[in-house]
Amino acid sequence: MSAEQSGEAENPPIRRLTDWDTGRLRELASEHGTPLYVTDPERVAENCARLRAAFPDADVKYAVKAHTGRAVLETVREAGLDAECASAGEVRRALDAGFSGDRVDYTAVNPPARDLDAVVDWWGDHPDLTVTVGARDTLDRLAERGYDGRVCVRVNPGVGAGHHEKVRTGAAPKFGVPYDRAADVVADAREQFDVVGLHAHAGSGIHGEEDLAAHRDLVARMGELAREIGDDDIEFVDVGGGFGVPYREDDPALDIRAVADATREALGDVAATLAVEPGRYVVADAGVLLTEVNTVKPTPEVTVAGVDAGMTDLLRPAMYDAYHAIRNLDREPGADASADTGPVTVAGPICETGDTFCDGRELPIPERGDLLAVGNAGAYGYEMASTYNSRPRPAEVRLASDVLRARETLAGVTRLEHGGRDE
Ligand SMILES: Cc1ncc(COP(=O)(O)O)c(C=O)c1O
Ligand SMILES: N[C@@H](CCCC[NH3+])C(=O)O
Repeated sequence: MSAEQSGEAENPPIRRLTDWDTGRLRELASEHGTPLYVTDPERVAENCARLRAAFPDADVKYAVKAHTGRAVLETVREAGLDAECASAGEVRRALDAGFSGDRVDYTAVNPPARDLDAVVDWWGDHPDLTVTVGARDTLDRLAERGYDGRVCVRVNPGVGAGHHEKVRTGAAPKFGVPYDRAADVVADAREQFDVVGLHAHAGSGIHGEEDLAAHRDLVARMGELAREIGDDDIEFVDVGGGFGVPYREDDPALDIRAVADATREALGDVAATLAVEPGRYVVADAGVLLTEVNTVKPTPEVTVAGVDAGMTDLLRPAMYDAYHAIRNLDREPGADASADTGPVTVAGPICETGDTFCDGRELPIPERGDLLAVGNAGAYGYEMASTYNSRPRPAEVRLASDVLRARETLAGVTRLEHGGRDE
């Protein structure tokens, strides 16, 4: 099948940083200033369409944590995905974005009392929402609050995968009930709740063969467990998300159809519906971060390009040593300016050595005022931003037009001090 016949020409599996329209990014930076997140909900819609085509019989849920912005949530809802939420706050955002209760799952990990109180309260108006529970204590705490609705049991499959040890949740004891106790927990839960599903998640950024093999192991284990507890007594078996995207310029894109086929095969014969809950795959390549070079410092080893975005805007390089593609929009091939290259360290304004977006990477030698674009910033970008060093959070705009999240001000950062409070 040619790329055109498969629809790949219109909806390629990855939008690379080089595919973004430089002129448009420049316009947005000069209109709104930097640092600036640019998000393209149209690309989110394409990613949802590709997932739905790959998993036509499955319940595809979007892991809201990857990008919680209203425009993204509305796009995902319209595209027919459900919402998997990691906190009461995410449940609220999903409901506010128009997801009906039957399309909302709350995955409760050591849930704070305030979260349980809020979700049980909203359950009154949305009796079809589902709470995913990873410990007997959470079942007890729900029952204490009068909840007797839909419950999904999260299992620790003992199999982890992902781009960094900090995101390989599958084998970490923190998550889910141990596999060999899961059937007992399901039996107990059935006495008080409507047990509608099983859940497990290997981790985030599943990309290479090893990760894919771990994902298949997890799925196979979940298929076995479903048959053990009665696969026609539950509605779904959720095998998590984690589908990776290529961060390096020459990384291949994941063949999502092949992953879907392998998932179905590993699950085996199960009457319940297969469910998946990707986040990154939906939003990563729908966002870039724009940042301006404000300092250029030659050193014997590298040229340091000091920029106005830092780990407070995009934490992933500092937290996971994550690689993000970087383009100097003022020194592209064909641009007037010189494009001599050399080892460049792109460093932010934060007082930590880890506050760099790359170290000694071969890039065009920048000049003060150059505009840099950082790729795959749509997933876990704005979401992990903080106000450390009293740095207000950046703005976010839609590629085509409006401001999605206004730039935070210093008054915003200090608003809760000295008697200030959120209503
Ligand atoms: C329970 C759960 N589901 C889904 C996801 C989404 O992962 P990803 O964004 O890698 O698809 C995560 C994050 O790792 C998670 O913890
Ligand atoms: N925040 C992680 C992935 C999500 C982990 C959530 N379980 C990242 O940026 O890669």
